[in-house]
Amino acid sequence: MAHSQQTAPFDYVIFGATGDLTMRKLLPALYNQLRIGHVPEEARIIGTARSSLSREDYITRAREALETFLPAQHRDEALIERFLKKIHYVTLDGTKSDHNWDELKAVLDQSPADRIRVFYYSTAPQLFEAISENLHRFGFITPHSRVVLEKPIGTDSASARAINDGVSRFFEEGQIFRIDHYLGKETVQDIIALRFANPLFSAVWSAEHIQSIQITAAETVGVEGRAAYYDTSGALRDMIQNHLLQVLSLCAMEAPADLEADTVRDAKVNVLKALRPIPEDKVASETVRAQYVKGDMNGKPVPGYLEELGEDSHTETYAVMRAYVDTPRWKDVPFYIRTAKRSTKKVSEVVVTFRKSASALFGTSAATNRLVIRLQPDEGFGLALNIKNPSAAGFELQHGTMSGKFAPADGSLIPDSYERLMLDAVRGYPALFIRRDEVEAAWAWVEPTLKTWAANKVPMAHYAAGSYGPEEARRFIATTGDAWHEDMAD
Ligand SMILES: NC(=O)C1=CN([C@@H]2O[C@H](COP(=O)(O)OP(=O)(O)OC[C@H]3O[C@@H](n4cnc5c(N)ncnc54)[C@H](OP(=O)(O)O)[C@@H]3O)[C@@H](O)[C@H]2O)C=CC1
Ligand SMILES: O=C1O[C@H](COP(=O)(O)O)[C@@H](O)[C@H](O)[C@H]1O
Repeated sequence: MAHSQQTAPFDYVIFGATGDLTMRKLLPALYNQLRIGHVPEEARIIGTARSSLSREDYITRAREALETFLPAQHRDEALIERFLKKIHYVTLDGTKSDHNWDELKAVLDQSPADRIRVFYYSTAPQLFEAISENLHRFGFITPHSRVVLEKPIGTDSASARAINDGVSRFFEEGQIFRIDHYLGKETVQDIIALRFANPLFSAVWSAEHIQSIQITAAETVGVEGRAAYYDTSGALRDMIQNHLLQVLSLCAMEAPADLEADTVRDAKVNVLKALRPIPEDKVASETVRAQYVKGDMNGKPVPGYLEELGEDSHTETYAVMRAYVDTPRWKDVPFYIRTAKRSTKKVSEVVVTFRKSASALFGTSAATNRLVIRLQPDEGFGLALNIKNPSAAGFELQHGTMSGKFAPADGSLIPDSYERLMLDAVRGYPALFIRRDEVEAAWAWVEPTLKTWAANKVPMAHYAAGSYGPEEARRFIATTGDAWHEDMAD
C-alpha cells in the first residue's frame, strides 16, 4: 500500500457540511493534514448544506469545531486561520435541481478545469443519487472528480444495490470511494503487517494452529445524539456489516500477490463470499442480540436504551455472530464477532487463540498462546507465551507476555482514520475504501440474521449499562469451547 504522500491541489466539496461528522471528523482531519504539510496551498474546502449561512457564519462554526475537536497539541492559532481561509460555504439543497447550483459553479470555476474535485457525501444515503444527478446535470463531474460515500451504504442488500446503482449512473466505479473508517485506522492496517511481514505468524496462521479468533468493538458511549439513526440501524448494521467484517476479512484473507488496491480487495471479497451462510433456522444458535438496561458507568447511574429513546424498541445495542470461513485454511475455526454500546470499557481488538501445544513435555500445564491485536485505545499487541518459572524448585511453567506498541516512530500521535482516507480520495488511491462487491457480499451474509431478528424469532437478551454484556453471550461462546477475552485467565 505504498504511495506518495504528495497531493495535487484539490477542491473538496462537502455535502452535509453543517453536520456532526463534518464538524467532529472531516474538518479536523483536513486541518491536521495541512499541519503536516500534505495539503497544498491552492487546496480549498467548499461546504454545502441547506442551512442559510454566510461564509462568515460557517467559518465561525468551523473554528468552534476545530477548537473543540482538535487535540490540544495540534491547535495552532495561526494555522487555524490559514486553514479557515481555504473554506467557502454555499447554501444548497443537493437534491433540488432548481437550487443554488450557480453559486457552487461560480466557486468551482475559480479553479483550473483540471483541478481534482472530491465530492464528499456526508448526508443520509437516500440523498446520494439525487445529489449525483444534479452534479451531472450541471456539468460538475469531470474526469478529475471523485465521490466519497459515507456509511451506511444501505440497510440491506436491495437498498445497498439501489444506492450503488444510483451513484453508478453518474460516476465510474473507479471514481467512487466508499468509506469504512476502520480501514483508515493505522492499527487495522497493522493486521496486514503482522500477518504477512512476520514469518512467525504467517507460518501458523491457519486452522492447523489457530483455535479461534475474536473480533470485538466495544464502546462505553450509548447512542448519544444519534438515536433517530441508531434505532433504525442497530449494532449489527452499524458495526458488524461494515467495520467488523472488514477486520475479519483482513484477518482471514489469503496473502495478496501485492498491495495494489484491487489485489487486496479481491482477497477480502473472497473471504466475504466464503463466509458460511447462517440460514434463518440457525440464527438463534449462531448469534446473540441484546439491549442495555440501566446500570452504572464510573460510579454514575445511566439509563437504559429504552429510557434514553423514550419508547419501546426491538433494536439491539449489542450483537454477537459466530462466523466460519469455508476455505481450507480456516476449516471449522470459529470467528466471534462482537460489538456493544455502553460496555464496561472502550476497546477494539482482535484476539487470536492458538491451539494448545501437542508436546507431552509439560502435560496440561502449558497454556494456550494468544495474540491480542489492540486496535484502540492503547494501540499495540501482546503475545501470551509459556516461560519457565525461575523461582520454582522443579520445572514449572508460568505465563509471560511479549508486547509492543503501534506508535509512529517520530513520537507523534497516531493520525485519525479520516485524515488518511480523505487525502487518499484526493490521490485517487482506493485501497482503503470498500468496493461495491464487498459491500454487497457483506449485506448478503448478514441478511438472514437481520430478517430473523426483525421477526423477533430470537429472544432479546439484556445487560446492565457498564457491563461486558449479557450472560447469554458467555453461554453462547462456551458452546464452541471458548471464552471471551475478558473472562480469560491471562
Ligand atoms: N456522525 C458520525 O459520527 C457518523 C456519521 N456517519 C454518517 O454520515 C452521514 C452524516 O452524518 P452526521 O453528520 O452525523 O448527520 P447530521 O444529521 O449531523 O448532518 C447531516 C448533514 O446533511 C445536511 N443535509 C441534509 N439534507 C440535505 C440536503 N438535501 N442537501 C444538502 N445537505 C443536506 C444537513 O444540513 P442541513 O440540514 O443544513 O441541510 C447536515 O449538514 C450520515 O449518513 C451518517 O450515518 C457515519 C459514521 C459516523
Ligand atoms: O461507524 C461507527 O463507528 C463508531 C465507532 O467508531 P470508533 O472508531 O470509535 O470505534 C460508532 O460509535 C458509531 O455508532 C458507528 O456508526
